[in-house]
Amino acid sequence: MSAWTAYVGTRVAEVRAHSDEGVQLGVALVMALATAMLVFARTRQQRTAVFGDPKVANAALDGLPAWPDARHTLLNSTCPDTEHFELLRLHDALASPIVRTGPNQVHIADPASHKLVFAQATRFEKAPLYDLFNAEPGKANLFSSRDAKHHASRRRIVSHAFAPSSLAEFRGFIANRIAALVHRFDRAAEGGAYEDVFAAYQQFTGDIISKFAFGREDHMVETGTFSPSLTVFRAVTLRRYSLDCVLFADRSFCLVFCWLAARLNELLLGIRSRTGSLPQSLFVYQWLRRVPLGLHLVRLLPPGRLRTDLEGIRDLNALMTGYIDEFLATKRDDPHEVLHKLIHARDPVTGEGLDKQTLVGESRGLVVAGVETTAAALTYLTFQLATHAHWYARLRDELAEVIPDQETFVRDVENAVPEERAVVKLAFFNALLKETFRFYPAGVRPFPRTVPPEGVRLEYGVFLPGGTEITCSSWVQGRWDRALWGDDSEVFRPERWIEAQQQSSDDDHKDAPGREALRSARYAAMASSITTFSNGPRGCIGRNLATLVLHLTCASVFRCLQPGVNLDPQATDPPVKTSEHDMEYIGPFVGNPRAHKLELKWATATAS
Ligand code: HEM
Repeated sequence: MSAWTAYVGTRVAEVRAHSDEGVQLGVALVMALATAMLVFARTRQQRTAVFGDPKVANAALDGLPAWPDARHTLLNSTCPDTEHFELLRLHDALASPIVRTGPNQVHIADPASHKLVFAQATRFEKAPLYDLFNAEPGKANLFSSRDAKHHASRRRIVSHAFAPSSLAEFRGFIANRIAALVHRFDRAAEGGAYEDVFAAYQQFTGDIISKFAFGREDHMVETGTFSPSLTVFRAVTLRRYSLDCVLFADRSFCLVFCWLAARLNELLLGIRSRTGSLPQSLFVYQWLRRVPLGLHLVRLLPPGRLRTDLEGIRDLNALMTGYIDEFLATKRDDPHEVLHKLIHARDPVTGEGLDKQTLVGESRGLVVAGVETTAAALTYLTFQLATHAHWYARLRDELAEVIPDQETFVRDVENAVPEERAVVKLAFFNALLKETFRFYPAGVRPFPRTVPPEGVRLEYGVFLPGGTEITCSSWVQGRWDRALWGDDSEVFRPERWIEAQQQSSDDDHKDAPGREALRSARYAAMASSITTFSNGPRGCIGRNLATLVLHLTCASVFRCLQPGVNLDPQATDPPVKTSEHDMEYIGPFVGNPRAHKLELKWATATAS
């Protein structure tokens, strides 16, 4: 070693002595090469920590039905936008509720295993992939936290904001936003113009989350524009990326690959526009954060998707920092605001509060988790009603029981929004929402968990040793089991819920008293197999808020307005402009339409 050091020392001295330009260039090249190798090795090491090492095969999984290339993980090797289609095909082809999707990874599609894993979230921790969602390395937020104790303490801080009593106080603001939305759609109906309802619903849910989390009143529904936080968020999620995920997947990775991937991606975008790469971009972002001045390198990247993603993530963080600074500067004091709860939270032992980066991570998480999820559910429900007029007629007639006078209602929507408990009793309304949750769950991408050290035996006898990564896509689970859902599980059909309920009164519990009479074993099994909001301690904390918003909005909007109607009988343009293909439900994380829009015309509802 010392001989080598002496040699290098001599060479450096020589270079200094004969410092002509050629030598200087040579030294610069060697240094650049050494840096590139270091970057390469370090990135590969970090990548393995997050995405798993493709060379580590779990021999205990060898007997399981597997996807053909189990040397790589399917979830990183196919396109994140559409991997749910791939997974369903795999379960069907292998006729198994469990399939091996990688050297150390399985995917499950049956509700019993889902319950076992997700209801016991304290044992089955979130997989390392979630680290990517930290605002900074080591600064986990509620969504990304992988430590059960840390997660529980963080959840305690904000859970009160999501409790039914707090939501009851927030209901007035939701009603105010619903009134603005109804009037916006009403105006569109009068003008006979197309309205992009996906954008409108995002502005609507954006208004709600902005107020709920940060006490801001953005009025996006009225202005029809996106607040800066949503503009940035949309920049990150809007554009589809293709090849980088395939290049990076389970393969070594370096910045040169980033650049190549971006170029190739642009070339192939037209051909393979089905994919997404947010995990990869998050990974690069976190890596850059570790390098001094790393984020400044972003602007040196060639224009393209990776750069857009990185700038988007950076800007969203900056914006959240701005919200926090503004909160502190104005000394707002509304204890219902989520940000207020986070800022005022203190560690019971140390008395310390959350630092700024952690606050940024939590705030960003609320925008990401709360806006597009609820907006996508509203969009798809609207799409189904727009393309199935008989369902719309059935729904409108049911809603007339709860809101008898449409004209009076439209005049004062804000004060006349119906009670949630009244609308959820309506059979078809309920069936429509359940079918929407089954068919369009926000979680198209499987949520990965790690099997605890003692391992787990699944109901059908398969044993998974500790450390196995177990994943489950709610989208696949809502379709795979044809015995439960019927042979038409890949069709959106709300009637299946009504039929299952009727079955009970016809046979199983015909004579049972009260509620039980209405809930057949099949209906109960179907209802409990819907995992749209996941379950257990890591289930969606925003579930009550999301369902309240969905129930009240659907009841109010569809009582007054019908989607997908061309008022002018001579018109040749279609009432729903966005095609079935453009409405395909794709990922990578939160499911949304491929075209990221739904353009249609509205008409004032007419009596049956
Ligand atoms: C239709 C609307 C929604 C759906 C389908 C949905 C779905 C989900 C799912 C499946 C999870 C678990 C994810 C995982 O295991 O990785 C989750 C977690 C979460 N959701 Fe939602 N969500 C919705 C709306 C909301 C809203 C409105 C908010 C908040 C304003 C929210 C905030 C969160 C948070 C903070 C978590 C992490 C909870 C934890 O780990 O303790 N979600 N959501």
